Amino acid sequence: MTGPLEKVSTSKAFAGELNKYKFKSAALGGLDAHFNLFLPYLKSGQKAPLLVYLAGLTCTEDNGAQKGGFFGAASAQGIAILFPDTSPRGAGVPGEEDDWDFGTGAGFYINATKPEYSKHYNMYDHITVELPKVLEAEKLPIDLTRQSIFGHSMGGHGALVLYLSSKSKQYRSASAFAPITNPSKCPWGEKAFKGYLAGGLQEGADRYDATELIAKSSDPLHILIDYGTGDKFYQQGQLLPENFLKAARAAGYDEVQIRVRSQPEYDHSYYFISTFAADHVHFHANFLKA
Ligand SMILES: N[C@@H](CCC(=O)N[C@@H](CSC=O)C(=O)NCC(=O)O)C(=O)O
Repeated sequence: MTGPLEKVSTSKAFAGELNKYKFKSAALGGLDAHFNLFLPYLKSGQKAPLLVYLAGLTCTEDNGAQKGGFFGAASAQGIAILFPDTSPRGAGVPGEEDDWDFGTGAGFYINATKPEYSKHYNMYDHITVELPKVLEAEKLPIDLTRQSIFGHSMGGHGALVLYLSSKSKQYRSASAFAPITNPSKCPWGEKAFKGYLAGGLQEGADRYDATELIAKSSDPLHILIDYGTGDKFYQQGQLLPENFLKAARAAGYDEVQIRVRSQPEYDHSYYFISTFAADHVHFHANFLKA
């Protein structure tokens, strides 16, 4: 059972505050889960729409909050931002601490189906089901009927996949910085899908690959992607944005519904993310405040 929420810290930022919380997570097999929540100051009785930020490999709930540069635009727009962690912590699965791109810090936003991982590695349910319930139970001034999602790298993959696969159309829009867009065709994704999923690469391609999902989609969509041409992981073939764009155009999506921008010389870092941070918050504001 999900445990009570405990506030760990609070810091004023722009016209709002960033609160860090922890609780015992049922989705993550009873382990402690941490998250950060940025809440803009609101008028009495007002509720903020929610933008969920998913971070990349090796990150925690702190990377995006500390280095993303999202709070100025979010407070001006009256948007709350939720920063979950990137994996369970302390599951005790042999080998989970051995690699930086698998196990701890690399949950890939999927529900694991291999027996050794399936008790704890359920980041998909943690983000889409458990965290909204926790926010609702706490009676925070957030309007959960208005949610959008964005992320970076592994978190960009998570944002696209959660947006495209969520049955209840939970999110109004998705955006991503340097996302892994075709994980069943790149080394990071292949390692994750083979490692976490009983059905291996095929299960990953069917359920958690944005390029495969967009190819089958006919719903109206609102997606923005930025990647840098100086990004070493793009150059190494980990991100494959061209595959996603090709599949999107073949499925009939135009530039207005799905925009993929190649940004000259930017790398994979938070310097790149913070450069386009306000752009992404404003993109989501169009749908969250509609
Ligand atoms: N340790 C790795 C580099 C890890 C890295 O660059 N992680 C990125 C996300 S990569 C895709 O998901 C990141 O966000 N790092 C945290 C940060 O604050 O920059 C290596 O040795 O190359």
